[in-house]
Amino acid sequence: MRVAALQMKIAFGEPEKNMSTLYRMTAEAMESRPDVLLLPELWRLGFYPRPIADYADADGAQTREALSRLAEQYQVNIVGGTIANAIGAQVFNTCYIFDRTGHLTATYHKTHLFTPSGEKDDFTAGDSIVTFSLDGVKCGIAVCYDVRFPELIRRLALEDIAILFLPAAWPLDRLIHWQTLIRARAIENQVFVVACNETGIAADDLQMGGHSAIIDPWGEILARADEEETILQGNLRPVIRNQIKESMDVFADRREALYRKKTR
Ligand SMILES: NC(=O)CCC(=O)C(=O)O
Repeated sequence: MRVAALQMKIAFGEPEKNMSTLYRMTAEAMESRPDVLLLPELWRLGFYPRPIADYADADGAQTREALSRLAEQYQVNIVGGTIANAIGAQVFNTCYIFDRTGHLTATYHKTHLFTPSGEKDDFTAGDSIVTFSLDGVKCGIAVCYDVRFPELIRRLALEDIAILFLPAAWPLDRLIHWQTLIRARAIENQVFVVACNETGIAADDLQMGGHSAIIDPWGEILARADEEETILQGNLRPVIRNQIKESMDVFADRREALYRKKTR
C-alpha cells in the first residue's frame, strides 16, 4: 500500500485558501498514484480560530462533499485529517474516511482533547474507538494529542490494525515529544504509523512543527519531512510486519490478567 501524507502549510482561519492548497497538493500527490492520502488535523482552519462555532462546518457537509468528490475523481482512499464539525450546539474534531469510490467508510471524533490549549472548552470529545478497512487492510485512527495515550493505540492494535493514521496539529516547540511518541507507538504496537502534521502558524502565533513521518513496525523511518510544506510518500509492505510479529510476538507475551491486578 502506497500512502501520501499532505503536510499542508495552513492559512490560519482561511478555509478557502486551505481548500485550494488541498486541491493543489492532491493533484501533485496523485502523479505517483498513492493508494491513500492523509491530511493533517483541522486543515481547513488551523489549530484553531475562536469562537470555533463561527468557523465550524455544519455537520461536516461541505468537507464531506469535497473529500468524497476528490476520492471519486482520483479513485484514491482519503483519511481526511480532521475538521471542526458542528453538530447541533456541539463542535467535534472529526475525521472522515472515504474509500476510492467516494463512499464515507468511517467517522472518528477525537477522543482526547488538548486541555493545555483549551480544546476541552471549545470542542466535545468523541467516545468511540474506530477501525476501518482500506483496500482490505485493517487500519486505525487517532488524532494528535491521542498519541500520548498508549492505552488507546494499544486497544487499536489489539483489534489487529496494520496501519495507524495520525493527523496532527503539533507545535515545533514539542518536536522531540512528537518524534519520540510516534516512533514508540509504532514499535510497541508493531504497526505502521503514518503521521501527518501541518506547518504554518496557529493561534497565539504558535509555529506548527511539520516533521510528518511514515514509520514501519520496527521503528524504521520510511520517510520524514522537515518544516516545509511537502508531500511525504512511502510504501507499506505487509511482509515486514509479518516478519516482525513472527520473530518477536509481544502480543502473545502480554500478561493481561497481571495488568488488571492490584499493586502491592
Ligand atoms: N492538537 C493537539 O492535540 C496538540 C497536542 C500537543 O501539542 C501535545 O503536545 O500533545
